[in-house]
Amino acid sequence: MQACHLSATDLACRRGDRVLFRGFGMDLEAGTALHITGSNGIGKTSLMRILAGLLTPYEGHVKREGAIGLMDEHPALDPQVQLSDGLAFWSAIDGSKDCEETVHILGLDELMDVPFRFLSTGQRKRAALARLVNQDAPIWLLDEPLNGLDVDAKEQTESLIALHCDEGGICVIASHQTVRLPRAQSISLEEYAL
Ligand SMILES: Nc1ncnc2c1ncn2[C@@H]1O[C@H](COP(=O)(O)OP(=O)(O)OP(=O)(O)O)[C@@H](O)[C@H]1O
Repeated sequence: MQACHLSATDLACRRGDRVLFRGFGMDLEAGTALHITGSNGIGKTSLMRILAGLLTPYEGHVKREGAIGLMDEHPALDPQVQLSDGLAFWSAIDGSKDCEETVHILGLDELMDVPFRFLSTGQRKRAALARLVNQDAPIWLLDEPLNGLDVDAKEQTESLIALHCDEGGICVIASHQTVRLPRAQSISLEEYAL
């Protein structure tokens, strides 16, 4: 696993004319998971986009060491092509191994010849997770990763996150749902809300 570190100092986030939160900080070493909680609209997705470098913080700064893998509600898999081709596209871009094993673990074997647009919500989520695992990025930013998943898929996702951290990766999970990760730290964004 590539070396990784992710920290944020005194972050504030402004959306439109409203400052959502101020003074947020974190410092994550390799092998750690952080669960960010908070009610709808508090700014969890905005924070994840700031951490990913897709949104400029209103105040403060983020330091990243290591590649970022972001999984949010916009899976970057071509809706028109069958799942196998969509995953192969990213394997070629990422220069990663083929993802047969991950596909199997996530129960996607039977769906590989189905166009992505025909997959159900949970199946799409599992496909996005397969792409993330195969990306080999040490820092995972997961925005509501359990939404739409059944009980088994939730457990598999939690296991994959735990394994990623055991192997020296970092994982930040933004979710209002319970995430079963015994060793994860937890921060409520409510504490920084204005
Ligand atoms: N581009 C934008 N311009 C203005 N306001 C925005 C923009 N994007 C998001 N917002 C607002 O910022 C607030 C926080 O949104 P965000 O999606 O970060 O919250 P969240 O905590 O992830 O919510 P949820 O749990 O419902 O997914 C919301 O009130 C939202 O309407």
